[in-house]
Amino acid sequence: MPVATEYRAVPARIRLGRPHPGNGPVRAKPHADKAISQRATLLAAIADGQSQIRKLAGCRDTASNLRALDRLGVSVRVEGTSVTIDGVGPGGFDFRGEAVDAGNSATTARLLIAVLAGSRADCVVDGNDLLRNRPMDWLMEPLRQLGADLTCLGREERLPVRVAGRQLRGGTVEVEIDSAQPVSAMLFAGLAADGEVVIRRRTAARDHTERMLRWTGVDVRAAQNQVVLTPGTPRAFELTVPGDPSAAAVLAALHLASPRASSSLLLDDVCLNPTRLGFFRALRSLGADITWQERAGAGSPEPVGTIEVRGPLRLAGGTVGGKELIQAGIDELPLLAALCCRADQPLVIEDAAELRDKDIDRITATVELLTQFGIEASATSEGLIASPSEPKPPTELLLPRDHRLVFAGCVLAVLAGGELVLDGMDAAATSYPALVEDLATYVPVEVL
Ligand SMILES: O=C(O)C1=C[C@@H](OP(=O)(O)O)[C@@H](O)[C@H](O)C1
Ligand SMILES: C=C(OP(=O)(O)O)C(=O)O
Repeated sequence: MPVATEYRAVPARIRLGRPHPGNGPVRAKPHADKAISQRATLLAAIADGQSQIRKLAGCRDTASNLRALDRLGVSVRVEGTSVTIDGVGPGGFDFRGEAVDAGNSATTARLLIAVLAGSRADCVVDGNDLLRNRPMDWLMEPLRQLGADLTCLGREERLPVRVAGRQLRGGTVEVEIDSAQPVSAMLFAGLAADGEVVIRRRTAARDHTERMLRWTGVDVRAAQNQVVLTPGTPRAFELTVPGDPSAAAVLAALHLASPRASSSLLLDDVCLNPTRLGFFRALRSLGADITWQERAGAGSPEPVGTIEVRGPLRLAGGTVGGKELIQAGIDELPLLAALCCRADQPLVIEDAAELRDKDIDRITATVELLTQFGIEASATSEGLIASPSEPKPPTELLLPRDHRLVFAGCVLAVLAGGELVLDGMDAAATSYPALVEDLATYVPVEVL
């Protein structure tokens, strides 16, 4: 039976007026976290029994995830923002058929390949044209070391990938890039292996999978450069997904860019996992007045609390780098670059080569976006340099086909005083279907 996996579309073309004047504090709850939602549904699908996830992120990527699970024969029932999933246990998938479509979501595709690798399934994982361009080699290589049978049907180790499920073995694998995704994927695959799995990693990045596995009774031990997993079956669970720090970053950036910046912004119920707060930590190191406070007894594997942002926007500029800080704010670097057009000194972003392998090359796209607002910026091999200057709005801007760049474009548009047409807003639905409504807090929006 098909599940309700629609996501709310975002209008493609809007006209912004002049940002609302005035002040007064703003209080908001960012929508539910996408990375946690992605992991929670997959974990529920291989848990022991029926799980319920409340406040699942209602965006295009999680809709792709639920649709894929439904196609694989998992019982997925959606009611509003809650979803109930009947787990089949690690290795329990036995779907034999054609393609399972991960849409635009690399997290869905990569984690699915991993859980399918150790199951009885035999099928193809595919994605849309942007996802077919994204690398899978650093995912497939360590999976193959555990015995996975993966065949690339696309070009150069890209999607579509055929997964012929089989019993995986334990062992030690190396993850060759900074990304969190291969570590999460190896943990998901390792649950069905026949012995302990040791994952050696270069960088400690977002650790939602480790936290959720421990929380559901699986033995996972993490140190700086490795994670060790004893195979096992996660217990079924009930989870309320906390607010998305990436959405909190968009709201914070819009607020700081707007004439309301001198009043405070309070963001409630946000996931305060330190591996996700890179944007806020970086802004603070550049001089912004931002604090966060954990709420006691949130009853979830993640720390949850409130972020307070106090303007006005005053940034010193300087270098943002270091692999862990960059990983903790990897999706927010275009936003950071946008805000830094108001800094005293140039912004230098380092250690961010991975940005080239996102939906599009986010280093090149950020530089081009800044340039369209008259800001001098250039790409480096692993990041970018942007010189501060007052942004000038083009009359009309065709946004890149990438949600993270759409957010940065909106922030630049508000900084530049609005009064322009933004085209290509629809890409925001990948992670942020309420973007236009939230933008309207700061600037009049007319849907064209
Ligand atoms: O694991 C995840 O849920 C994600 C990890 C990040 O990718 P990398 O781990 O490749 O940096 C991030 O860009 C993406 O938005 C989601
Ligand atoms: C790149 C992103 O996600 P994914 O890798 O899952 O496509 C993102 O959300 O910015």
